Amino acid sequence: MSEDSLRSEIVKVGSLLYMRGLAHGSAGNLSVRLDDGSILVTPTNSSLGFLAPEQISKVSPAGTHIAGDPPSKEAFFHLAVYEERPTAKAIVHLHSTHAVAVSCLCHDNSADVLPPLTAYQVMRVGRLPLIPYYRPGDRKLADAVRGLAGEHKAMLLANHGPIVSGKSLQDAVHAYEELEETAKLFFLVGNRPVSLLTCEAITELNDVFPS
Ligand SMILES: O=C(CO)COP(=O)(O)O
Ligand SMILES: [Zn+2]
Repeated sequence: MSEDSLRSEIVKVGSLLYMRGLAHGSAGNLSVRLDDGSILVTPTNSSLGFLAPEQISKVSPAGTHIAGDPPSKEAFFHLAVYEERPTAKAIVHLHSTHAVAVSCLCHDNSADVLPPLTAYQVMRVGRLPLIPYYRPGDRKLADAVRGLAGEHKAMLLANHGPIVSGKSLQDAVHAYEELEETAKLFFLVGNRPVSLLTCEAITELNDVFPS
């Protein structure tokens, strides 16, 4: 895809996420990786619902602002994910309500903070580790993300929200939506006895649908 069509796709996807209530205010950011390793990322303090293609920021792999409006303050964690995941071509980071609620809970096992409820959760999201709290835009947040990104398509920032990568923007959006729906289910089932997917079922899903 050309840079122009990727800029248009970011605008379209941002608007869709905003209309669906997954993005609100000026929270969240989207990015895609171009063939030369630079990234297109949404501008800082912009509403994902009202972007224009020429506004989208372009940032070098080293983090230098090349074009467009000033980039998201989280561009550095986007770059960290791309460095650690060569197959990742796009990233979605939002503050959607149910996923953020999970990020605010105390968790016994920070290596995986959602129980395996459904097949699509396992197929699209996988294990979801919790990254300790850092202020938005803190370079320490990018370092913490770098430490887990190689092994995880999705990560949850404590008291903040998820970061989800994908082979394309559409793939990352599908995984993000699956994560938000899983978080919603998690609260919906609450303290009732839950029948979780077995280890065998998870292994089979990972074999048949490798990510
Ligand atoms: O989600 C956000 C911070 O984590 C939004 O920040 P930006 O507006 O700088 O992209
Ligand atoms: Zn954020």
